[in-house]
Amino acid sequence: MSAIRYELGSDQILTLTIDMPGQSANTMNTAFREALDETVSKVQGDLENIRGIIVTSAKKTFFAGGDLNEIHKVTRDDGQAFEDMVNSMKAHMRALETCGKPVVAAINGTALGGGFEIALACHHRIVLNNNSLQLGLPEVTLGLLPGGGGTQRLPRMIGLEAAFPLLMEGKKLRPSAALKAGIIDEIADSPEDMMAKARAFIDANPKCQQPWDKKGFKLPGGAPHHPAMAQKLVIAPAMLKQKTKGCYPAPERIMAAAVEGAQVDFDNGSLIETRYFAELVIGQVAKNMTGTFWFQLNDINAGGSRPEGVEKETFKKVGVLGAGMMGAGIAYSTANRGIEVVLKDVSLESAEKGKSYSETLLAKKVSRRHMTEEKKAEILSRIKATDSTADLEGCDLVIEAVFEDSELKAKVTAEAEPKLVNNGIFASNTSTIPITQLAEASAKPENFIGLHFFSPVDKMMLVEIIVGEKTSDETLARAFDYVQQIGKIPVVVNDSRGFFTSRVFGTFVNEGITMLGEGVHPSSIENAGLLAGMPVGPLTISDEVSMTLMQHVRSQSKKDVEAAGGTWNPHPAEAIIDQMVIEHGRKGKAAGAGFYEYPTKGKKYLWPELETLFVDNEKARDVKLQELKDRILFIQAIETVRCLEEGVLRTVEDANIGSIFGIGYAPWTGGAIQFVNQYGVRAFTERAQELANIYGERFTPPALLLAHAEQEKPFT
Ligand SMILES: C/C=C/C(=O)SCCNC(=O)CCNC(=O)[C@H](O)C(C)(C)COP(=O)(O)OP(=O)(O)OC[C@H]1O[C@@H](n2cnc3c(N)ncnc32)[C@H](O)[C@@H]1OP(=O)(O)O
Repeated sequence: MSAIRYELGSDQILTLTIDMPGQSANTMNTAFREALDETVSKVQGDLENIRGIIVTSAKKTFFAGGDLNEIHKVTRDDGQAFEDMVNSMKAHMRALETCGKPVVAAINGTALGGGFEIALACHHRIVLNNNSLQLGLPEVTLGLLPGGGGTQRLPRMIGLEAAFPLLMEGKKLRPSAALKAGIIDEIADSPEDMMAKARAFIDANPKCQQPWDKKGFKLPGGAPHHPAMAQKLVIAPAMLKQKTKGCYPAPERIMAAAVEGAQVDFDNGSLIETRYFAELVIGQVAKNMTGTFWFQLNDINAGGSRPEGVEKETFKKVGVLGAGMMGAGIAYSTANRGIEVVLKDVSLESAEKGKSYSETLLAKKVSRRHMTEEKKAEILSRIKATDSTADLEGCDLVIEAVFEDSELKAKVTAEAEPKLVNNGIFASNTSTIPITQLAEASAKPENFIGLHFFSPVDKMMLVEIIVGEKTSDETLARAFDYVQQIGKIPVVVNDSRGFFTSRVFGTFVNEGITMLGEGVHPSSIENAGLLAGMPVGPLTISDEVSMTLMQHVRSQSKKDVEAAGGTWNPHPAEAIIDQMVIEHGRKGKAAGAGFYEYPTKGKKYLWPELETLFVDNEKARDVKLQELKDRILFIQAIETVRCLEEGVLRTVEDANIGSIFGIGYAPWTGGAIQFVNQYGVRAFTERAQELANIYGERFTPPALLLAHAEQEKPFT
């Protein structure tokens, strides 16, 4: 059975329905390419009897783009063959586009990447009015570029300036936004309406040519050599570098393909695009990003870490204890997904204040017309602010988000647990205290679990689920269901102080602070963080979390280590933190003074005194940026390997996704473990040992790393 159904009607309209056998979504793979080849030959044979062509799909998704299973496997050795294959497929799309008859895309479902590029090759695009449908070119988010003609057709359609954000940010648009952006032509109310509109276009346009195939075509907004455009293009690469920090080749290649392609005819532009596409496909960054953001994320979302055999649960009523930043955010994210929330604090006033956080977020949505007033009211009505424990009666799940203090947490656990439904779950949102220790206050430790949210909760996609010694598989499975029900990504880890994310995050900030103590200039430290691909520098983030919190976590950890008979091994960063807080009263951003100054007006800037206090001019002059970047990425990756070695992490998928979505580990690497793999396990180990020789044993390769290095075996 062919992947493309060929139906020539008595009205001489040919309908091509893409329906790839054995796949739930259409993708560009060998079966598609063969079918396209056959179809185009048939069209050319039948051309005299064809008035127009409608391209549509038999699947829920119109077309999901290039086949990522195929793309991910292409190696450096296959580069030329891949390029030839892409050019051949594009030639077939081009043959339909230039056949002289009108070709209409009847887009009945989501069209992304190569799928949307098929639609762009048509003369007219009609989309079904369905707000869950997405249109766009998200390739850049996987380290790729739209290699199916997107970098050539989109600028020719809407101009370079308007096309750049769609191509370089990979935004997916709903039908109404796509219409406004000028990348589709019509919206249809029903499948019948869509086909009727397609026929009407064919009737009205018996001969069709793309604007760029017409004589005298001019690029909308001006060609690259047009003085106004040239002026913008001179600064565009520098602005892009400012965003990518040089870590992401895809946006740079997209810009190059679009600009270079706009200076030649379409067919040569298309060849330029393929060349850049193939370069990215065989490159390491696309392998890292596709591997993690597509394959590993899919594995996690498909329930890879959820114990089997437990019936899926739908949560109806959730209690949240503590209406501070975290509690308020958890309440919002939960109510937003249709679950009743009881938001409890010690006073009704505090609880109401927590609820007002949801009101603010929802009002913003309404003002941006992303939500109706009715919907806002409906969501808010699901949150009951209270100071009474009695209101927790009948909750399926209670999450405590009170202050990071074991005694307080024990108190609220004992109060709330009796109110849960039979077999209800009690979860702690602690970011550091071991779950097994907190579960000692629980009457049902098998139903006790950690749900570690990240701030701000409404934006951060990750929830770290922490399994205590006594937590049952059933509780884990049901907690996993809750996280998915609220649309977040569940990463499962075993218990340990700081679990996975806080532990690794700690190594990042401590390394940056240690560099300062060594005499490195603070701006070099911040720069190294950004150039390594971290979202912010280590000193910025230290101020955000506050140095007093770091001190608090340290003293709690030290107490526990010593109570267990161990010896606390101080980190070189501790003395700097103490000096900042105790000697200079600089606690962080919330206190208005930390490594940075926070003027009431204007931007923050590095505290000038840091230079006098810490900077060693000779050291600052000699510092090698690559060494600083290595330290930042290596120290986190080494700690992640330790978490795997100790069984805190259960899978490589959880490690990679958790490190990126939880602590912002440089996304270009594909995650902390993928960084080790792509560096080469042996080479990574040798470099780690070098760093250990210079900076101390925190860089010493753990045994698990040595074992992998010995066999040159990547982590899987
Ligand atoms: C030159 C061109 C380059 C490119 O185009 S690169 C690729 C760019 N495209 C994308 O990034 C889109 C990736 N796909 C998606 O985001 C989603 O999918 C959709 C929104 C299209 C549909 O979502 P939903 O309805 O939830 O379906 P589902 O479960 O995600 O997908 C159904 C099955 O189709 C497979 N699949 C989807 N897209 C691709 C793809 N691009 N390459 C290979 N497989 C794909 C999935 O894995 C799954 O498979 P199973 O049924 O075995 O679970």
